[in-house]
Amino acid sequence: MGIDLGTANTLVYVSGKGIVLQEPSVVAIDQDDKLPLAVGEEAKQMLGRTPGNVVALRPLRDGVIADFDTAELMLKHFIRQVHGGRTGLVGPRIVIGIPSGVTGVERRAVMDAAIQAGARDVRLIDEPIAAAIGAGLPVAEPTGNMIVDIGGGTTEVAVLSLQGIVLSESVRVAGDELSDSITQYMKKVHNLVIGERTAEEIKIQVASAYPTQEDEIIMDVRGLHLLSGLPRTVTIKGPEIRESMSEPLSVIIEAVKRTLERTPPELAADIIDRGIMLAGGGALLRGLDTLISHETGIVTHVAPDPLSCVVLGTGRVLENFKQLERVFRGQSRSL
Ligand SMILES: Nc1ncnc2c1ncn2[C@@H]1O[C@H](COP(=O)(O)OP(=O)(O)OP(=O)(O)O)[C@@H](O)[C@H]1O
Repeated sequence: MGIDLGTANTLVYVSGKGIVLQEPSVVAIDQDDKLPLAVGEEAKQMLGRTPGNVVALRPLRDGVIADFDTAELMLKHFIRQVHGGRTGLVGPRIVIGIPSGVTGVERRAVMDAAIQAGARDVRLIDEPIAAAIGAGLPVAEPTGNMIVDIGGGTTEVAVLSLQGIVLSESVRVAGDELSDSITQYMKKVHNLVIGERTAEEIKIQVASAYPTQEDEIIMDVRGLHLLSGLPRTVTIKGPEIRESMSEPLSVIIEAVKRTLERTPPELAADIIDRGIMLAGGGALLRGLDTLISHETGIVTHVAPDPLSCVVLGTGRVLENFKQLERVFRGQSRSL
């Protein structure tokens, strides 16, 4: 079983079957008895809409585990959902892709949670390596490959060669930060208070990082008007939203440039030939590939299925375990 334990989404891959689960990393908890009320998509629908005794939580924030107990609960829930009921069978080997900012203590805790959920053998893999493998980059070859994985909480920029990270940089600015900029803009300019889910919808429907043919698309946004205190609809356009995201976008661009500047010349030459590969849900932002290409002068591609790259990478490692065993950071746990 391969798992992408992401800030925004958790995906599970089962060897021989493919991706069997794709759910938001959200848990709704009943405060009265501290028991989970819903996990995944159902819990995401509850974000910002819960009554007093229920909280909908995202246990991972900014690429780190913000609420360990809830993260553990969520991980166990998903593993059991996929593997569940098959008691008596040998527990699965699990490869988990986690943000590289996760601390040693958290790494061990993630492995323990997986063991408790029934795993026989747990390996952790850094998200950039898994994303690169999932995007189809030839990470085992002695060539330089650059991957930029823009998730919910973190953007990880890495140069890889021979199954290892040669150099990398991680910034805590990614999809969530882009959505937050939109929320702030709507409040400041349109006096409209919107929730986390509405900001994400705006980002997906009308936002772009670079002028595109879809700049004319408009969207009606509903929220609470600050001055009247009443619900109101405001019509917005793509270019104003692009402008509102300029700060987080420049943080991402600077991280890519800094990594390129530190890349050894032979590997830099390979990257010029092969281009930069974008993965993670943030790679789906319209025009982001064009912006990065424009800013760095290097051709930039978006992976075929950016949201699934990490979990597909964990799956490929599982299915080619002997050939790709060197990708693990030396941390494993077995029963
Ligand atoms: N079409 C889209 N346009 C822009 N952003 C998108 C689109 N689809 C998804 N996203 C954003 O992608 C992010 C989630 O990406 P992903 O699932 O790769 O993150 P993650 O792996 O959970 O996070 P992390 O890597 O930080 O742990 C969210 O911020 C989401 O809003």
